[in-house]
Amino acid sequence: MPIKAILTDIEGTTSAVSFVFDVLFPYAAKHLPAFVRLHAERADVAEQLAAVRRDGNEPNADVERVIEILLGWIAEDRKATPLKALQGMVWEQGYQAGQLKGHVYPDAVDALKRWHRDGFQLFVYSSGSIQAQRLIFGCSEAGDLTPLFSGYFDTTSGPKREAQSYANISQAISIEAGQILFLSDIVEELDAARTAGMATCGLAREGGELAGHVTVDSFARIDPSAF
Ligand SMILES: CSCCC(=O)C(=O)COP(=O)(O)O
Ligand SMILES: [Mg+2]
Repeated sequence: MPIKAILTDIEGTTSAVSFVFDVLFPYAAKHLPAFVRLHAERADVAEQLAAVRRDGNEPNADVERVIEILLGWIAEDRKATPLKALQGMVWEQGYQAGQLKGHVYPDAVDALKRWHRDGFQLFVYSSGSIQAQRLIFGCSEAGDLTPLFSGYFDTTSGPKREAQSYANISQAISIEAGQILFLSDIVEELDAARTAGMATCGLAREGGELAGHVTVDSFARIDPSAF
């Protein structure tokens, strides 16, 4: 079945792990406490704080305790949906203030532009919230890349290591799984996408192999029509 769409991960795939770990996560850890204290009553923030209390099994946690839980989750890189939603809100302030610029590898920028020109539909699937995805591509060092993408998916479609999440995405975009090429640096994500019927390509930016999957070190080496 010919590939019609490309679904890509962000961290370690289009963008450097170091940008997420050394820039984005520390920015969130620094600014999240003040953001939460200031906006705790705002409906979209209050909804996420309630979800933290629920997921953290601390229904009576006050705002300071919720902040402590969130900082712990950042430190352990927990892919918790309410944390990701709040990080997106905090990063928005950083991008708007010009303190953050999204990192996207130049080879990824070139390939995404070429594939878009060639008629492939491009989608993102990341543990980062959809807001955070739009920001990293919209305020990237290479300019606004959002016109290249037809849609964004986050953990509200399901965890990235579960096959059902990829089936959900295939259904949402009305493209058969076999016509979607999924790109990621994490073998468990590639395995899950394959179980759902997608074609897969691993990204190992430092070299090496993602067991059982075609693996490349750059988007320049990916030819979607070869899958
Ligand atoms: C959307 S940029 C922030 C990335 C992030 O928070 C994250 O957890 C990365 O997850 P990914 O699924 O892109 O590896
Ligand atoms: Mg990744």
